[in-house]
Amino acid sequence: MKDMTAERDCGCGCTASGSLGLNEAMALSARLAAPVPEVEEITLSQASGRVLARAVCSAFPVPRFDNSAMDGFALSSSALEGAGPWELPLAGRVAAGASGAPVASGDAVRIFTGAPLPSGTETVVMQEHVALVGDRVRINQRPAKGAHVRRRGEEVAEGAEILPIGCRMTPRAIAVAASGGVGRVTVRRRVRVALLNSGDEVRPACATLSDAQIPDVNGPMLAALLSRPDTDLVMHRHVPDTLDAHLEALSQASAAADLVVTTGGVSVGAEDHMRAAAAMLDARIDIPSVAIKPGKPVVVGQIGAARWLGLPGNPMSAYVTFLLLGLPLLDALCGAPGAQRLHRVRVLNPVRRQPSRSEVRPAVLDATGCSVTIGGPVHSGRMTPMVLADGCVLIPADAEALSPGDMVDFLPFNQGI
Ligand SMILES: Nc1nc2c(c(=O)[nH]1)N[C@H]1C(S)=C(S)[C@@H](COP(=O)(O)OP(=O)(O)OC[C@H]3O[C@@H](n4cnc5c(N)ncnc54)[C@H](O)[C@@H]3O)O[C@H]1N2
Ligand code: MOO
Repeated sequence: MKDMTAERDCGCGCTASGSLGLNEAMALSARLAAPVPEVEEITLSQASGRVLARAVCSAFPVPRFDNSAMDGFALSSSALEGAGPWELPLAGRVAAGASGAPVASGDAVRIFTGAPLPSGTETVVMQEHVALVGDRVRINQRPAKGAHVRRRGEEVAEGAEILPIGCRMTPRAIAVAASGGVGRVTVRRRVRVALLNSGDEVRPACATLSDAQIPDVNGPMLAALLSRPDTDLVMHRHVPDTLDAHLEALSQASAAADLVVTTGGVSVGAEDHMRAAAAMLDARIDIPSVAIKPGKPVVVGQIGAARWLGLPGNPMSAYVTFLLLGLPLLDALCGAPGAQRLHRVRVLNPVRRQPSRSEVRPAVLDATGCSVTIGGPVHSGRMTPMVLADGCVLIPADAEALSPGDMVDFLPFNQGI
């Protein structure tokens, strides 16, 4: 018989009362931060993953000059009088990177892909469609006027905006800037992030552990998630379980960073000092907790001038809440808000559950990438089942069951930029 107890219990025991709904929390998180104000000018080779603080305009028309799209022969269509076939004298050669001499009326020249069209020509015939007869070019079929020619400015006019402010410099955006003759771009400076991991039981992953100690999972996991071209991890510390240590660490981190990410100490235990220390530093709380399973104790607020993302200590909870609330916050700080991270997928297998909070479950995509097989309930402390998942589905708080064919939100795990 199926054990429904296991479906009800994520090891958390929380109720949804007093928490923000997941969708509301995600939307709010994206609105909570303004872009860092400072900008810097960098070369295209330094720009991968950075966010534009100024729009990029093309330095010249693209293409810069009329040029051939094929290896073949350039001619003026007026040279093809009457009915074909035609034979035109071969009067020269122009390769990419060279400027051809003007072509006399009635002549043809050999031309290569990317070479400028010599004056006196406006049409290219592919070499596959001609025959060379001695020093003459034989053409059987009339080409369309302007065939195989890429016209100056047909893609972009001189001075036109080619990349908007807030655009992330993906390889595609870098290609567009380069094609417009732009070698330097103005981007936001990197977002400074401080990462604090709390817990006396938590030791560096390579340390010798006593009976009651565990390896630090959140530290390396979040350092990896924060290892991004638009982010500078300016501080990464372990915080002992005392209020004083939390106060000192939070006050240093909030002075040094735009975003303070903490793990642990946000629940209700007497050893959970993060919220108390934040309160003593006059933190403003924007999202006190979220009706999500796992991850309910996550908190988003502000300490001094820094944003604060307080993740739960359980690694799985920390991971999903970072993806759901931390990434939109980082996007906003970077100046590139609005990334669409969730997409709708079709459910392949039936799921039954107790409606309570929105529930995160691991999911594996099928070959189409549009349908998922949904795994069992997650345990907030266990990361192992996540390694083989492509992402997770977000089951709505009120859903009792999912049936094959239902549509559900899917968050891919290959997140980031
Ligand atoms: N009485 C209640 N107890 C708990 C509640 C509750 O509502 N009432 N909520 C539970 C939920 S849900 C979660 S999640 C955790 C969150 O607790 P904290 O954020 O205060 O985190 P800790 O207590 O510090 O740690 C929880 C858990 O995670 C382990 N941990 C912490 N840091 C790390 C790390 N860096 N690497 C690996 N594992 C880590 C820690 O040992 C604990 O087992 O609270 C529940 N309790
Ligand atoms: O389930 Mo808690 O919500 O372990 O993060």
